[in-house]
Amino acid sequence: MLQLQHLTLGYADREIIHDLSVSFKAGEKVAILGVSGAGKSTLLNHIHGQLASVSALCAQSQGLVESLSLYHNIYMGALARHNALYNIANLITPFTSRLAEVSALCDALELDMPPSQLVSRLSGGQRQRVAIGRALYQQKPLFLGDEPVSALDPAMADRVLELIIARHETVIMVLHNRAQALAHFDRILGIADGRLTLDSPANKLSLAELDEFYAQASPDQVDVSGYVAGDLPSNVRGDGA
Ligand SMILES: Nc1ncnc2c1ncn2[C@@H]1O[C@H](COP(=O)(O)OP(=O)(O)OP(=O)(O)O)[C@@H](O)[C@H]1O
Repeated sequence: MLQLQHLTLGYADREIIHDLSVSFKAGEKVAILGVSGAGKSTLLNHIHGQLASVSALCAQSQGLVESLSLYHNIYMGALARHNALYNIANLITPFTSRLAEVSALCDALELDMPPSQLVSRLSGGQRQRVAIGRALYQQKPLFLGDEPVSALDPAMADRVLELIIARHETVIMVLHNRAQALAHFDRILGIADGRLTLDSPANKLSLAELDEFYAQASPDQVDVSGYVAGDLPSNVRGDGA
């Protein structure tokens, strides 16, 4: 599907991704892990640029329109499937069939409010699900996600990840939660300082090995993602212990 050879990416005169080679096959479910600033989003955006016509990108920035409803924000995923006149008419008065499709998507994403609700009134986790809904509504074979479930509680994040994976042939997703990566994905890539330092089937990795990957990538940082509460080191438990 995509082969990247000796890829170098950066901004202005600063190189972020260094001589990175990796390939992706159709059908894979790939999680990309790495400490903050490692270059994951830079790589994901490049992949989107290469595969724009077949992919739906759910970016960290979301790009939702605050003054529009949940319905209209999700419908934007389908703008390219219809002509301008149709889209304008639907903006003014939603078509029943499109409203039914978006409502079903909202149900699947556990967005239990009317589709007419303004996005400006939604919580962080609700906004993330609207952004995911817009990407799902594009109905593309490849889902590219940049921490799309980071604001959801763990159980809901698991259900939403299952939904995303069930509706796409291929998924490439940046995540910080190692447990979610192991549970839902079949291949895990690790990026450290702009280099690919881990590329393994998920079933060959343990949570402890992923913790070690994070520790090596940034020995000075303590990242709690992937730990269960009782496992947290005392210095990050936040209970004064
Ligand atoms: N538009 C930009 N212009 C200049 N530098 C940028 C830009 N976007 C990102 N960077 C820099 O590139 C580096 C990698 O950023 P990137 O967003 O790819 O990291 P990341 O691994 O996705 O981080 P995080 O987990 O925090 O989202 C960072 O040092 C960041 O400051």
